[in-house]
Amino acid sequence: MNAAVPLLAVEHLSLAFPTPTGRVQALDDICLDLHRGRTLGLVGESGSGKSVLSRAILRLLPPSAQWSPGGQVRFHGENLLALGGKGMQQIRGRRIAMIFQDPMTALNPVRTIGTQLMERMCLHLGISRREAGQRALDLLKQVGIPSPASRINQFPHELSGGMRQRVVIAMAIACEPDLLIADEPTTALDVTVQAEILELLKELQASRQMGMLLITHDLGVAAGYCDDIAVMYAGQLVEMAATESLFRRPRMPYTRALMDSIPRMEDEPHSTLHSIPGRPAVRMEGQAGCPFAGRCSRRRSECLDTTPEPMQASGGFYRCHNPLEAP
Ligand SMILES: Nc1ncnc2c1ncn2[C@@H]1O[C@H](COP(=O)(O)OP(=O)(O)OP(=O)(O)O)[C@@H](O)[C@H]1O
Ligand code: NI
Repeated sequence: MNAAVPLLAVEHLSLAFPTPTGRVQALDDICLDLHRGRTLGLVGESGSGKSVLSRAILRLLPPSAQWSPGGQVRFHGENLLALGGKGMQQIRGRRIAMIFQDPMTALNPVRTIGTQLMERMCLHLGISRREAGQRALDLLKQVGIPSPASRINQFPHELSGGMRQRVVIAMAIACEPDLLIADEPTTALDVTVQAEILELLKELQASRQMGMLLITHDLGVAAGYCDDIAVMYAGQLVEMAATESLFRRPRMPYTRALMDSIPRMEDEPHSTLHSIPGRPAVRMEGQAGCPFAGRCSRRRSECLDTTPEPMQASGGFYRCHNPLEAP
């Protein structure tokens, strides 16, 4: 496999949803690369388009989505948007796996976790039930489920939320995918369990050299677990950089605002979060200007009428007419 070809390359992906007040530009010219063995964090406030992007990659959007021509989602160099339904089925769940926020949506409540794991492996890998049974036990052990031999016969409701999410992770890695997409994998869990699950994902990603797209609204989480971070706002990627350089030198004022909203250790318990003033924007199709302009303290007149083009910067890019300078 050519090392220069990214595992995942999204190129100029745009799509809109019709609404009673016009077409909402849910994704606007999205471009990103993800390489094998790397974790890319996708961060942004609620409604910025993170889930739409992850579902677009797997073509799991409703038929109402209006795709703009010319966009590509290349996986190992092959454009997934050009694949037929059957080709896509062979990729989904097998070569690209996805983990959602709520573990119950991924589990069948009336079947044991062992049956679900084994079915998946028999279907995708064509192995015998006996072999699948052995692998199911190994997987449960790998994701840190204690006494897997007895847990394997339990139903999802017999497990705690954290254990259920571990089972979902076992299902996701069962077919040895190259790419794992995790959309807010811990938001439904207790705070103490969240870190354990993120650690587990990170460990599995590193040991199996998978690419991981980790979606979170929490820049602090992205900082802890991702090599690179892409910041999303109103359907656009507004900044992308290696984690360390993003934190050392954010260029887009929105990224800076997100950083300032990360709770700090020295904050009073229960103090109000430093949230960004104003409401996140929704962009309509064809709307010009920087989507963040309405909330930005560095706004200039051009920000209101010209959409900033991506500017290359230290291995990534930002979109801003009046970027922050180095500290
Ligand atoms: N099926 C749909 N039909 C119409 N609009 C949609 C649809 N799915 C998403 N949208 C719109 O697309 C935008 C992006 O939504 P998305 O769910 O991707 O946000 P998000 O960044 O994942 O937010 P959250 O952090 O709350 O999960 C929103 O304005 C949403 O209303
Ligand atoms: Ni979402």
